[in-house]
Amino acid sequence: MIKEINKPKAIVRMSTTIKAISPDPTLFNKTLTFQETSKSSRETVIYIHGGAWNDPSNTPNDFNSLANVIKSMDVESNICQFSMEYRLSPEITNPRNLYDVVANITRLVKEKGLTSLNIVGHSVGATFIWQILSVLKHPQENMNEAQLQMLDLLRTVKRVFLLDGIYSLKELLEEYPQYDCFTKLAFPDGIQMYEEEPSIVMSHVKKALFRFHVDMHVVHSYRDELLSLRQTNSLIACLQNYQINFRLYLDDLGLHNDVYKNDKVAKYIFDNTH
Ligand SMILES: N[C@@H](CC(=O)c1ccccc1NC=O)C(=O)O
Repeated sequence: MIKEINKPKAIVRMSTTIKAISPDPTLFNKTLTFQETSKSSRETVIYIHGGAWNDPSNTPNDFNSLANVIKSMDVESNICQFSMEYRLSPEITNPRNLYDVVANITRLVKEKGLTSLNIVGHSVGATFIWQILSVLKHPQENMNEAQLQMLDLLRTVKRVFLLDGIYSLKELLEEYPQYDCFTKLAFPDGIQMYEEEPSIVMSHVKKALFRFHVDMHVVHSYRDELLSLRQTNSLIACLQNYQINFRLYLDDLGLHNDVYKNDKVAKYIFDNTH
C-alpha cells in the first residue's frame, strides 16, 4: 500500500479585514429607543436605570414594560421614550458613571433635537439626577465639561421623576452598613467624595429648580425591601427646610426592582408629562 504523503492542508486565509470599531467609550450606542415621534409638540421621556453603580443585571431595558404602558396611553403619539446606559463600577467610579449618563443624554438631545425632557431615574439613576440638579454648587467659571453639559441639559429638563432613589450616602450607610459592599466600588476613596449630600447642596438645587423651571416628583414604594422610606423622608425633610416646591407619590409600587415595571408608576409619569 502506497503510504500517502501528507497532502498540503487547505490554506485557511484568515480574514484580513479588521472591522473598524468606532469608539463608544460612554456606551451611547446602548441607548434604547422605546418610542419616537418627530412631532414638534413632543414630550421626551428619558430613563436612567439603577443597580447600585455596579450591577450588570440592571440595564436600559429595565424600563421596557413601563415604557410600553406609557406608549399605550399615548394615543396621540406625542411622546418619545429613550433609556440610557453608562459604564459600571468598579471599573468606572463616581463621578465617571454620572458623566457617561450626562454625555449620552447630551448627545441624544443634540442628535435628535429633543426639547421638553422628562428624566426618570430609578435608585442610583435617581442619584444621578440629584447630582445633575446640584450642579450649581460649582461656580460656572470652574465647571468642567461634564458639569457644563449638566447646566446645558437643565435648560431643556421640564420634570424629573425620582423613583426609590439614593440621595444621602451618609444616611444610607448609617441605615444599611452592609451597603458599603457597593458604595466602596463607586467611591473607592470613601463616601466623603460624594459631593451631593442633600443638606450641603439644597440651596443650589433650589436655585436650579427655580432658574430652569424644573418640576420635581419624588416617588417611593411602601414595599421597597432594599431601601426604606428613610432616604425619601430625609430628602423631603430637606426640601421642606428650603420651602422647595415638589410632588410626592407614595404607594405600594412593589419591591425595589418592581417599581420601574409598575403600571401605577407608568400612569403617574404619563399623567404628569403632558
Ligand atoms: N442589585 C444591586 C443592589 C442594588 O441595586 C441596590 C441595593 C440596595 C439599594 C439600592 C440598590 N440599587 C440602587 O441602584 C447589587 O447587587 O449590587
